[in-house]
Amino acid sequence: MTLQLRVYVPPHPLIKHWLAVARDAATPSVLFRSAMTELGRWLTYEAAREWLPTQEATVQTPLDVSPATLIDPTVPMAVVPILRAGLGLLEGAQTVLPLASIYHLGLVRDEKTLQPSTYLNKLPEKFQPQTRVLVTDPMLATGGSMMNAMAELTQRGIDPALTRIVSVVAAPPALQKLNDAYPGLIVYTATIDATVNNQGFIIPGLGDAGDRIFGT
Ligand SMILES: O=P(O)(O)OC[C@H]1O[C@H](OP(=O)(O)OP(=O)(O)O)[C@H](O)[C@@H]1O
Ligand SMILES: O=c1cc[nH]c(=O)[nH]1
Ligand SMILES: [Mg+2]
Repeated sequence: MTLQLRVYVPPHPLIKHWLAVARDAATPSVLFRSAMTELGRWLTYEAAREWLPTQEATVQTPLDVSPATLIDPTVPMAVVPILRAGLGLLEGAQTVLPLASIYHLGLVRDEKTLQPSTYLNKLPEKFQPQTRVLVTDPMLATGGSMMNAMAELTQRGIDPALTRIVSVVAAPPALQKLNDAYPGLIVYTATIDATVNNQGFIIPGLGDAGDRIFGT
């Protein structure tokens, strides 16, 4: 069996609604931030399915003993927001994963070459091998930034099969690169858009996510 990148676009009305709000050029920053928070929340909820480690137990109810399934607290969980725009998804992701450790990674693309460079890296030197990692970045355009993030994670011991990417708008060039390099990886996104233009913007997309979140 050859592994392939799996890309899930959950058919959920809340995800569709907040994507439409985020796409609208007339949406002001304050509402755009709410849209990102909600998308972070619901896409993380979807991504947590079959990813959060659980353990079986029994609990004493007021009336009897019942079998129970609990989140396994011994498996480390990490969220890696790709600054700046990935911060927009973080608050919603944290409501679903309140105990996850947050490791910030600051990347910015050169406007001309579209090559990303790192200006902040709070990743630990080594992750424990079983660590579940959720990477947040609303835009997967040329894929340069996410490929950079995945290289930083895997060289620190992260297993791509235990990693989930949460994005909002994913474009074919990014998905192709991730598929070629990390075939076991799973992406959750609100939409897959048609193309990336010569300036590196996703079409139709939602514009510059970082600028719209922070009003710059
Ligand atoms: O797939 P790529 O072609 O690498 O593009 C995607 C990246 O571009 C944007 O970041 P940007 O460099 O604009 O930084 P920002 O988040 O601070 O605005 C976006 O938030 C992604 O990180
Ligand atoms: O369309 C795009 C592409 C990359 N980054 C953005 O913020 N928007
Ligand atoms: Mg930007």
